[in-house]
Amino acid sequence: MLRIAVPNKGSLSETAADMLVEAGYTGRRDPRALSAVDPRNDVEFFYLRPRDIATYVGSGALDVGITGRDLLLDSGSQAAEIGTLDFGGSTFRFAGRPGQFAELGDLEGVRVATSYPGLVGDFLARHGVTAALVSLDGAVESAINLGVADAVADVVSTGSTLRAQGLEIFGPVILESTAVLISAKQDLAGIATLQRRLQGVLVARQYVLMDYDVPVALLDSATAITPGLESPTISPLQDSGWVAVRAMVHRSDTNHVMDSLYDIGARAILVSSIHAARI
Ligand SMILES: Nc1ncnc2c1ncn2[C@@H]1O[C@H](COP(=O)(O)OP(=O)(O)OP(=O)(O)O)[C@@H](O)[C@H]1O
Ligand SMILES: O=P(O)(O)OC[C@H]1O[C@H](OP(=O)(O)OP(=O)(O)O)[C@H](O)[C@@H]1O
Ligand SMILES: [Mg+2]
Repeated sequence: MLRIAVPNKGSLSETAADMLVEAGYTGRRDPRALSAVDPRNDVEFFYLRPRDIATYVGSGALDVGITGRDLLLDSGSQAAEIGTLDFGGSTFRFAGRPGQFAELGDLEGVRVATSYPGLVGDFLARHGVTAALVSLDGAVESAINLGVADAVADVVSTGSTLRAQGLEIFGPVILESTAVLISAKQDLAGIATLQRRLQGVLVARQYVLMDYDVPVALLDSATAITPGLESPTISPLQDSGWVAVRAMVHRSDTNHVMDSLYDIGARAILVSSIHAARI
């Protein structure tokens, strides 16, 4: 039975649980349960703090897990990233009082507050900067105004928390993070199935199916607009001067693609959602 670690709280938990349900797994019924068995899929889920998931998976106690790339790197765990999941995106940055810091080197000898001391310590060491890390559990942006640090290093999403504290980003991007699938085991049968299923959920979320009719003479121009993932499906119509085309299109491009197809002479352009996919 594949043992899967899932975030039980925080920014990643809801989307991770939704994706697993979309991928055909039965989640926990009791929202406070710490684990749940899904016998039909031969998996057991363990609901853990996202910060701890890398530790459990890295030790081999659990086979695979969903967590943030920043949390994985911060933990120093042996687990490796085996896929990205296209949610929980964030950027990890330094910030300070406006005008006080311009570049990374300005952090030499100052106090830097963070709740990711492993990640930030490695980054500073790699760049030859020695700073005094102040390790906090959260609400790191308060550390400067409360006088326990000179700069902070934290997750930035919209930037509104930093702005509210009157702080400004400076220096290089420490990390671009996203939710990832992690494991320390290779070739475990169930992992490939889980990966394919999650990949299918991502495809179903990211793509739509587009169907349209086009005169045969315009087929090449039309398929250049909708090349599909591998190649579009072309079907004959009763009127031999026309064909029907079906192709997958990136959801965010839907209306532009429909406009372009209509402009070159395609008609009866229909768009449908993909319920599930195995690519
Ligand atoms: N706006 C955000 N705030 C915090 N974390 C975010 C945000 N957007 C994405 N993330 C990602 O979520 C993960 C952090 O999740 P985690 O549950 O540890 O913290 P949290 O969302 O801050 O929850 P809490 O503060 O309640 O513990 C990281 O991988 C981080 O990059
Ligand atoms: O750029 P923003 O959109 O403002 O988001 C980033 C903020 O959100 C997170 O805090 P969270 O609410 O999780 O509190 P925490 O600091 O206690 O973890 C993160 O630690 C930043 O403080
Ligand atoms: Mg937080």
